[in-house]
Amino acid sequence: MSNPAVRAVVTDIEGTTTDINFVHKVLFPYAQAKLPDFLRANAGTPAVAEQINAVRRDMGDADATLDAVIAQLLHWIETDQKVTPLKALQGMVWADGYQRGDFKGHLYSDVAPALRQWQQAGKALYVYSSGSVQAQKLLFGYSDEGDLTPLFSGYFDTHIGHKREATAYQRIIAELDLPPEAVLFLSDVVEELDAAKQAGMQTLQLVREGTQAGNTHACVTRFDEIAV
Ligand SMILES: CSCCC(=O)C(=O)COP(=O)(O)O
Ligand SMILES: [Mg+2]
Repeated sequence: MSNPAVRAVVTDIEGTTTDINFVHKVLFPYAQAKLPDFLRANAGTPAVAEQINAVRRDMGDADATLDAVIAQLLHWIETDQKVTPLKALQGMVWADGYQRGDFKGHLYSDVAPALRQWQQAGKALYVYSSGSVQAQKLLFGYSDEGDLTPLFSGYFDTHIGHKREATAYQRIIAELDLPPEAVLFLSDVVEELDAAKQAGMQTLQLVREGTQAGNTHACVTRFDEIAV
């Protein structure tokens, strides 16, 4: 069954395409272990220095030492805070891990076939995650289903806004240049779906193992149940 009203699909990652445990038990601990040495070794390179200064700004302390910056970043990882410079630095550290083959991006087995089918049906596919665009491309590029990046037309991270705020979805709609109701947003988190719906998007909640189904959005348990 297809749904011609849907012209683009925007998908969340954690809990939607990908097991939450992969993010919390593989990616976050890897970043936690490697970030201190990575920062000490690369603090002088412009891309890293830019993020260190962004952390200092978020701390409200322009003179924070590198040790204080590292402690702040580790605290944000432990408390799963979606802070933009942390997400950028995590992406840089994970790049090493993917390239060395320390892990592959986890995708539920129903995800890749559905994405391929939707793209072949002419739907434009996008990702919207709190993980940086670099981290998103790595996860799909080094996924356990191979390189899926050619399937996607674009990626959005917290530079466009936070996932629980309707303005972020309004900006995505403007970038896609489509009527809001032609865009389907997939996520496991009701607050994100509420924000997308407020912006006029269609919404579907992915109720993977361990996810609590809400009662305000239609629910599916797998991508192959989705009519796109
Ligand atoms: C892009 S993979 C890492 C995901 C991540 O860092 C994260 O915080 C999960 O965010 P999401 O918005 O996908 O729930
Ligand atoms: Mg999620």
